[in-house]
Amino acid sequence: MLKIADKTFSSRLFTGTGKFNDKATMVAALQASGSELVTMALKRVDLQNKDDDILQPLIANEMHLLPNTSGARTAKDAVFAAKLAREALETHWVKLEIHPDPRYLLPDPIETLLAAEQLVKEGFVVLPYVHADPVLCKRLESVGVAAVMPLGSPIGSNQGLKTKVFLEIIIEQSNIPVIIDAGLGAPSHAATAMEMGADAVLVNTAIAVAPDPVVMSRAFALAVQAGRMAFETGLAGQQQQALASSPLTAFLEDVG
Ligand SMILES: CC(=O)[C@@H](O)[C@H](O)COP(=O)(O)O
Repeated sequence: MLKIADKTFSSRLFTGTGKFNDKATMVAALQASGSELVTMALKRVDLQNKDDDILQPLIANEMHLLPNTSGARTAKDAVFAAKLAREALETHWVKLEIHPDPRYLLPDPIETLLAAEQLVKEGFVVLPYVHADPVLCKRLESVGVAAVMPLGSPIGSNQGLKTKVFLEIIIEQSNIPVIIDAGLGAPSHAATAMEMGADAVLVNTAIAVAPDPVVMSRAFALAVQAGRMAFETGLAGQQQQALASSPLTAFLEDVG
């Protein structure tokens, strides 16, 4: 089980609500994924209305809501959005996203750290979306965020783990959960992230725009489980040279 702040999760696949063709497909895909934490952009939600098209099926399926501050360009914008969400959705969880750059949607590290510090002080459970920067992740940990969400590659790009070498450092150094977020374009990317020791992954685009989002969300769920299982048991080591797979005539325990 994965524990983040006051909640435990049996699924390590977190999902998003954007880019689905229709609401029924979104609901079916999220259900098939087994995901227990679902993020949605505040800018897409009618905060006055609990019957909002996006919110209503998530609440009905008892998924935990993770409002995100996508669209915020500064710490001030993000703090404002988080407070609105807390008021309207009755959750103090927030995925902190501040990306002023519309072309690559890369997160602003300085504004993110400032906003995280303020939101933690105000009692929020903060999950910041960040570049795969090990120094920034430690700074965010020291101000009290609940988890870090470093990117694999730009949001929506489906390019996979372009930042792998830095993600490995973040995972090795972190004392809080590491959720690899953004750019995971195939179940194999998610499996690799989990084999590396990530605590969870967040996937939106690759599921939502797949020819069959329901089947693809199941494929991601299985990949996440397989990757986690492999990490927990430990991978066999790599060798520089070939070693015959059948070097003996008997099993090891039979050879005196
Ligand atoms: C929905 C959400 O929060 C995205 O901003 C997130 O980063 C997922 O990225 P992908 O769409 O690349 O999976």
